[in-house]
Amino acid sequence: MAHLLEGIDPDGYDRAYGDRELTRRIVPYFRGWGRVVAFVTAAVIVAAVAGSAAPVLVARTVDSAAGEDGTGTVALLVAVIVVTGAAAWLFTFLQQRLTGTLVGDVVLKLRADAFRAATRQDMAFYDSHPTGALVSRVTNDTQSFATLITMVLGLLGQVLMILLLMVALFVINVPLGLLTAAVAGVIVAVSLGFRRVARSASQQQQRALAEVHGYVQESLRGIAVARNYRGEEAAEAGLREVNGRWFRASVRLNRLFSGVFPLLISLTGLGTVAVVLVGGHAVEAGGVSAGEWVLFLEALALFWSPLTSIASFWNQLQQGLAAGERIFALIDREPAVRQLQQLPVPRLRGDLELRDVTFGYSADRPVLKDVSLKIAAGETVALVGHTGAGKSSVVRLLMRAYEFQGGRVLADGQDVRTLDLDQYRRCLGVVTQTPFLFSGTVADNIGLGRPGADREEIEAAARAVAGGDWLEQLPEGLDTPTDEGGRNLSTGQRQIIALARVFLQDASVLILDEATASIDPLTEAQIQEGLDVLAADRTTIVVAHRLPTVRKADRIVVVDDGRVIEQGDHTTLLRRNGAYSRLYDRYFRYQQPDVDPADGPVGGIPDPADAGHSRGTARTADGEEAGTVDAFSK
Ligand SMILES: Nc1ncnc2c1ncn2[C@@H]1O[C@H](COP(=O)(O)OP(=O)(O)OP(=O)(O)O)[C@@H](O)[C@H]1O
Repeated sequence: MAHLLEGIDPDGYDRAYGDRELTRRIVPYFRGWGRVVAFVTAAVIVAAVAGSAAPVLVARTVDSAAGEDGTGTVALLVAVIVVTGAAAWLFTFLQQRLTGTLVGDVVLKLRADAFRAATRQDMAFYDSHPTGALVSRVTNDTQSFATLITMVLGLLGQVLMILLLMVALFVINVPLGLLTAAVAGVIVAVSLGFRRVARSASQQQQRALAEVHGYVQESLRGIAVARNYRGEEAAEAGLREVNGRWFRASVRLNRLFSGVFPLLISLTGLGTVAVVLVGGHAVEAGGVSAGEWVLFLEALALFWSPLTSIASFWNQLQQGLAAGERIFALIDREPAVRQLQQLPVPRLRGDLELRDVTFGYSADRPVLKDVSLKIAAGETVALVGHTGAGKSSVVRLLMRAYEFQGGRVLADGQDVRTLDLDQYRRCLGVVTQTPFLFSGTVADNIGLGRPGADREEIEAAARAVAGGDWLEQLPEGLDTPTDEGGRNLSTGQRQIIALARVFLQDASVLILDEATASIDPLTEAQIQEGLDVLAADRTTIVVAHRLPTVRKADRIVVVDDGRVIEQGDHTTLLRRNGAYSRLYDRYFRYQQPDVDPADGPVGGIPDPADAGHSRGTARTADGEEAGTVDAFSK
């Protein structure tokens, strides 16, 4: 039964699933377990038959003991009751044991699918969905859904037992049977009506819990910054807010349950009273034997128990259904980065092109506007520009981290949307400002460059960066453990490891987001040396912040407010006295060791490269002193 989500905001990709759709979606997860499912079904049936036979046998024994039958018959009946009880126990036990394994396997597959769905999402998805909430979906929700499956299997047995008992009751006395069925019908109707409201409330509670997860994770990840800026008090205030939402959702859910339970118990009580009264009269009138009356009362006890337990399981049941919806919503979420074809890309020559590309992180705010840029195979291009100009965005589109809204991106003349995405990405060697390392060792992290690489190959890649001297600074060299993210290593060390990874990968295209953070001169020299070797024979795109990189580039591309406004090499661009020249005056030239920021712009640079750069153009239009080194901010 589909329903609408209300209250706490659902994630953008959440949607309502009907029960039938949820069932249809879960069935394939049982594939390969056919025999076990068959045995569990048989066990459920045997246990239900044995469970419903027990009260009938007890009734028969009562009549037998009260009547003319001898003790032999009574003893035989008692023996049959014991055997039936043992069979019910044995088959329930087997069913539960097998169900445990079966459901465990379903959780494995479901979790793997949810994880895969999360990993294939584009970066826009991660921008708008906190990882904590996703973690909760992949771990907690799959668990809740598994509990639901176990419960449903258990309930099926109980429902079957009720049906069998009902048949027995109708055979004995139709009016009494009808009465019992009518009371049961009312209870079922109330439970079903309640279900709709409960699932929505459950959804909200889980979503609120995911919010708490997300908040705690983000706060703890950013603990260092939180300490300096946000402060623990502010962080706690934030937690109070999200926790408050969880609290209200939980109270609401609890209120719903506390309202429906007394109602169900009262209905059960009334039903029992009615059956006792009507049954008593029937015994007096001689239509029903004493044993049969006992059977009705026995059956009632057995009968109400699963019905009310369905209600008491309701909470978990609703949580399970809501969790199922959340898992499948994640699994079904189509990434925004979509490939039209899967053409194989064994290797790239390295020609890259953006043709009239328009892109915005949100559709209403374009960040790149009609950008056209051609990069030839083997060329080194430095992207320069003010902060927020769109340099990294150009690179992110080449990496297919985000989907662009207009134009085309070509690799070796082929539209990137037609290429096999995994293979295409494997052709790109990426070194970001603060590379992420996985927990393991330095060698493990380098090894990611080429799955299956052996120790010698990893070592060779490590030695390719500055002869491997950097390894001496690590306590255990290549075997130095790395924490999640690489927290125990410096930014420079992480960059060197990322470079070694690219060496091993032997990528066709090198994409580098140069670190703005200060790196010590030795590390910088090591990185530079590694880069020079890497960049020598492959297409290289650098989001450049350092003068040596800019100078060395075959071509400098100036990006400003989402447009490419100038291109050329260092000398030509300086001569042109345009945007690059201004950028150089405000930023790059102060990176030369012998330039004093207090000097006026241009003039004191003893570099022949500046020969064509005329005096007098150095001051910015607004006459700002060009000595500030934060010139990347406008
Ligand atoms: N994930 C994102 N979601 C929304 N907007 C973004 C995102 N990343 C960047 N932007 C915005 O897009 C614009 C271009 O950002 P981009 O990162 O490409 O700039 P940049 O030139 O690389 O800057 P920097 O030199 O500071 O890294 C900026 O206005 C920025 O605020």
